[in-house]
Amino acid sequence: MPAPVNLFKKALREETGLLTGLWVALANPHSAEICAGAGFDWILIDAEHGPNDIPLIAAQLAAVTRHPAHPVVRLPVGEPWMIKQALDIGAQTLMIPMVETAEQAKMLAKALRYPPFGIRGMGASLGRASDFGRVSDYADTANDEVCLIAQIESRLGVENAEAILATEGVDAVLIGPADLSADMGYRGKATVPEVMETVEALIGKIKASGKPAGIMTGDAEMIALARRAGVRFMANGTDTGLLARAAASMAAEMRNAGGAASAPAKGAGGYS
Ligand SMILES: O=C(O)C(=O)C[C@H](O)[C@@H](O)CO
Repeated sequence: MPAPVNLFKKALREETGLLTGLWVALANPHSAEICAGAGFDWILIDAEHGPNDIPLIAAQLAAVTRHPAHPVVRLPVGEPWMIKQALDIGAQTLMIPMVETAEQAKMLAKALRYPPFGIRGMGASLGRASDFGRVSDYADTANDEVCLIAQIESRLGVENAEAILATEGVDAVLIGPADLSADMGYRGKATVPEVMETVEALIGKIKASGKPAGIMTGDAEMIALARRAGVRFMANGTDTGLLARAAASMAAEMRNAGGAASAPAKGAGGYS
């Protein structure tokens, strides 16, 4: 029995529509399962900015299996030992932040794959990836079913984009406008013309390479640009932002209903 087919990777390769996603950073299997059942094509389990560790990520991966939303796991950094652990607990698609050079991209591509192409250590029989050894052909078939999404989100990464995209084993690139704009000197201002132009040109480079482009943005202007430019996978919000905004809205409604004079909700959790 072979490794499970990576339906997200297959869709990126074979379909043409937009795959809609949600950033999931609450680090909780219940909320991850709620989000996975909401109708998105994928969810991003964020271990870069969410308080996620390997056991928690494993619990979330198990919690979302009944829903079609594909779980993408973002690691804090692209370290082979972290990649090995994430794959062995069953993540099939990994997003690695701040990829800036072809050398880094090549190292990451190898870390996701078994020898002879890669350096992934043998041991998945201990983990969810192989259903604890019950997927007998896992090691022989896993390399084709893992998916590496490199994040380009800095000036250096943009400068090296073609070389990163040309790296064998990089399956997709997701643009991070928040970090990219900060690196460009526009922290918190991702929709200034210089950043928008950089993002549009980068989407063009990714598409020209034949690989799918993705983006995470909550800015209406950036969303419109991304849709116009033809990104293939996009997230426009987070579970934390949805919860914070909905809770603040209900609190305000209840206060207003009560007629009590009270200060408006401060800092209603928006997209961050
Ligand atoms: O740089 C970006 O943009 C991202 O990588 C997304 C951020 O991590 C964060 O804004 C997600 O909410």
